[in-house]
Amino acid sequence: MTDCKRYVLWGSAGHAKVLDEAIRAVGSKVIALFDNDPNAQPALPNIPLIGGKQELTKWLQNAQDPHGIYGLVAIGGNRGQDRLQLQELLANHGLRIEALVHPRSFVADSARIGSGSQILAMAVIAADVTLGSACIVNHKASIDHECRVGDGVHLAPGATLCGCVTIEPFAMIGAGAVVLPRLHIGRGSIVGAGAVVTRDVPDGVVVAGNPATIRRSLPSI
Ligand SMILES: CC(=O)SCCNC(=O)CCNC(=O)[C@H](O)C(C)(C)COP(=O)(O)OP(=O)(O)OC[C@H]1O[C@@H](n2cnc3c(N)ncnc32)[C@H](O)[C@@H]1OP(=O)(O)O
Repeated sequence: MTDCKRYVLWGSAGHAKVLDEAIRAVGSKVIALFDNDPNAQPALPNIPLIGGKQELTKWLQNAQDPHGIYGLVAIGGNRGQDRLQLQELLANHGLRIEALVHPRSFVADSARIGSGSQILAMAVIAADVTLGSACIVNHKASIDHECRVGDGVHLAPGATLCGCVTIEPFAMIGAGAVVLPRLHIGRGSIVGAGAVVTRDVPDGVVVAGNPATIRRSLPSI
């Protein structure tokens, strides 16, 4: 029998639509959306957008079996630090946090996936990979053997990490980018869409192109 889990999503924009599909694919359902942005619109048909942090507290006080509800953060882009902090907020409200793995992804038995990480359709996670918490491995992204990926990292659709790559927390690897074997990507750095990374990338920079070169610095996180 399918275990239908009830989910609350924090974030009511495009990534909520993606998570809703993955949640339904595992036989579970979204029951409410929350977002601190007063201009946010309900991202999902027939699912209420309740409000921000204060409304979450009130809503949980009245919810049926609140300790059986799961939480996920539906925020993409390079906002990995926000994703991790909001995930902690959901956990502090008593919501259950666990990884979401789309049934049409591949995750090796020996891979370790952190809490609240989101493995989307057609993603591949190979042997002996370690993935932190609050990561997104987006559609068709691929992490090959023995990679070490820190908390709050986002691999955008089609990004490829070759074997033994290390990605520090809160970095983002853009759509279709390739990181060659054994390289190191620094904390909070962004690899542009379509880049081919051939050298280590320091903390807090944007790299792009083939071969990827540093384009600018980012505020440190
Ligand atoms: C489901 C989803 O959609 S998940 C989200 C997936 N999103 C992504 O993968 C986006 C990743 N981000 C990018 O590729 C961005 O363009 C970045 C981070 C590389 C650069 O962003 P910004 O710093 O804002 O640069 P900006 O857009 O102002 O462009 C600056 C210059 O870089 C060039 N440039 C921008 N992106 C790239 C890229 N990926 N590769 C090569 N050159 C690029 C621009 O053409 C521009 O060149 P010009 O100065 O000669 O006109």
